[in-house]
Formats: sequence, structure tokens, C-alpha cells
Amino acid sequence: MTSAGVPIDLRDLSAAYGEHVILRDLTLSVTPGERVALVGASGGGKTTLLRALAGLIPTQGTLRIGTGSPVRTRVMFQEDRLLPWLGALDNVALGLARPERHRAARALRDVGLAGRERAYPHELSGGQRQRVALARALAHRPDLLLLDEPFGALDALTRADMHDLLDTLLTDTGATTLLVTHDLDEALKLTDRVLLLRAGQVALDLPVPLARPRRRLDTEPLRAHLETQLH
Ligand SMILES: Nc1ncnc2c1ncn2[C@@H]1O[C@H](COP(=O)(O)OP(=O)(O)OP(=O)(O)O)[C@@H](O)[C@H]1O
Repeated sequence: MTSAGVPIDLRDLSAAYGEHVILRDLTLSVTPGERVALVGASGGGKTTLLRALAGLIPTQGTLRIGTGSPVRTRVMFQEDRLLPWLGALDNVALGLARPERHRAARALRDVGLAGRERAYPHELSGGQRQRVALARALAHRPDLLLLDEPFGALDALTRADMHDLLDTLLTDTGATTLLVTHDLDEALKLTDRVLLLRAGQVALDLPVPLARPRRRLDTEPLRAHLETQLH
């Protein structure tokens, strides 16, 4: 499931909804394969930044992703919509070209759902549905993976399982990854760098130079530091 991650270069990036300016002259460089968390109080512009990177909203300033060749971008949301009339395998295969379809079964296996290929979304738990959504994102071998609170709707235990799974899968894929989350433990477990967004700007850029897999004990000091900056 490997792919080459892409670099991201944003300079003086601004975005607005009508008169309402959300991102203000934001400057940010992300290296290929880097994993970056976006945290911060509600309304700080985290989702807006993901939408800008996905090309879903107009922006001003410089927004460069990759080095010129087409970039495969996949987005995953809190409650990703699977098509209810398709089984898990067909949901994952959706949008894959015919020669790429074999990847769907492999991706389902990678997220621990071998044997559930034919299960319909309503027959799966919330955690399993997010696994299917993750398999769908990864089967496309994205260069850029944009995750918007992907586990926000899951209970704490299921979420912890998903963190372990995603940690492994991200290492395998090599995709540049941006993760929006309100969960500082999630950010510190999974990413190389935590950005605190406030009023549409980067208020703090905190490297996470810890070996993986990370335990709570390792991340606790950084968490305490982030907590003081959040409010
Ligand atoms: N489609 C839209 N039209 C108008 N305003 C919007 C739209 N989407 C978001 N906003 C506004 O933009 C601001 C930033 O929203 P955004 O979703 O980027 O914040 P966020 O940091 O992701 O917040 P949260 O943590 O609550 O998801 C908010 O004030 C929000 O009301």
C-alpha cells in the first residue's frame, strides 16, 4: 500500500466564507510523508484548512501540493458515509479503476475486516464502518491523506484500537497526513508535529520527536504543555 507522500507549501494563505475571513495569511511547510495534527478551539479554522487543501474552497495566496505531477488526495470524515446498498468490499472498491480493484480486499484485510467483505454498513459497528472508510481511503494509495476527526464519534476503547491500527497503516503508506482532532492524545500518539490553529493562524508549531509506538507515559509532558497553550 505504499505511496510517495507529497510536500505542502502554503504562503500567506487566506480563505473566507463571504465576508467572514477564516484563514489569515497562513504560512506552513510540510515535508513529504510528514504527519501533522491540527488542534485548537472550535472555529479556529482546522476544517477550513483541510477543505482548502482538498481544493473544495477558493483561497488566496500560495497553495502548493506536490511537485507538479497529479496528486492523489483522499479525505475521511468523522462519520464517513458508506453507500448503504453496497457491501464492505464494494464500498472500498468504489472509484478504483478495474485493474486496481484487487487492492480493495487487501485494504479490508489490513484494517482487520477479512471475512466481512459482504457485510452491509448497517450490519457493522461504528468502529467497523470507520475501518471500511479507512480501507477505502488507503486503497487509493493517496499521496495526501486528510482526516477530519475520523474517530470523533467512537467510544474510547474502539478509538484506542483505531489509533494503534492507523499508526501502523500510516507508517506503511508513507502518505503526507493531516489530522484534525480535538483529542490531544490522538494527536500526540499519531503525528510528528502538532499545529495549534487560532483565529486562522498557526499559534503554535510543536514537534513530537518521540519513537513509535508511543505510550501515554511518553507523550504526557507534551500533552501538559499543549494544554497550557490551548486556553
Ligand atoms: N460553509 C460555511 N459557511 C460559512 N461559514 C462557515 C462555513 N463553514 C465554516 N464556517 C465558519 O468558519 C469558522 C471556522 O470553521 P472551521 O470548521 O474551519 O473551524 P474548526 O477549527 O474546524 O472548528 P471545529 O473544531 O468546531 O470543527 C467558524 O466560525 C464557522 O462558523
